[in-house]
Amino acid sequence: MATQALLDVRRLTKAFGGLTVLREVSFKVRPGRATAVVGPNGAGKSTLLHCVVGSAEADSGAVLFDGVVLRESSAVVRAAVAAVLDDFDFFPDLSVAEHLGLYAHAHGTDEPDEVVAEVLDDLGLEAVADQLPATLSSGQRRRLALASCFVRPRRLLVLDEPEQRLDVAGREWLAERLLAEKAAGVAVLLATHDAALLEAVADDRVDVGA
Ligand SMILES: Nc1ncnc2c1ncn2[C@@H]1O[C@H](COP(=O)(O)OP(=O)(O)OP(=O)(O)O)[C@@H](O)[C@H]1O
Repeated sequence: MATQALLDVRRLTKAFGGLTVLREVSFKVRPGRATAVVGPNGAGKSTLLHCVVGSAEADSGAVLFDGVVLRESSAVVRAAVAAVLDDFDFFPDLSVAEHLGLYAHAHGTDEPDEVVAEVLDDLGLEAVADQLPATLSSGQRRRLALASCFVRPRRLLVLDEPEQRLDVAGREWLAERLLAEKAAGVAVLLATHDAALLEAVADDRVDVGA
């Protein structure tokens, strides 16, 4: 029997003025599986991810998380859903390591200092651990945003074009990391334009704007 879906998206429809961007989009994501949202620029991928995590409201349809209507403010959802959408906002006066420590502590990670050290190493951020966000390169800022997902407990990862601004090694790391997340039972929903990442990681695809 197939594992029960963690995320169940049902007939989501969303329009901006006269432009219908999402038309009855339905899909499920199960633990240990990855669904990739694909489509050309402007097709509605980011809109779909925002509607899924609750930061935008669909005109109709439903999003169920673990069988319950997903609400962004729910403690269960906040504890389980790690998302990187858009450009991430950082506290200007907290260093890279302090940001990650804050996330880890706030989400109740076991042994937070060890986990932060591992993720800094994993993402090649050790050398900039004491720097403030404004002093990071754009790729390092992207790595920090992604790192924030991996220092906290998670059951569902939602990532909008996570490959953006990553170098070749960073993209290879990302594919391996997402495979490891799946192996650990995490459900992954990502929008991507990266054919190699899609091939390596995605079990299912949702085409928008087709
Ligand atoms: N707040 C908004 N108000 C009006 N139109 C919007 C708004 N947000 C998105 N749109 C429009 O909805 C469409 C889908 O945008 P969206 O950002 O979801 O596309 P995307 O598939 O993520 O594109 P890309 O590949 O370029 O990131 C676009 O035509 C965009 O202009």
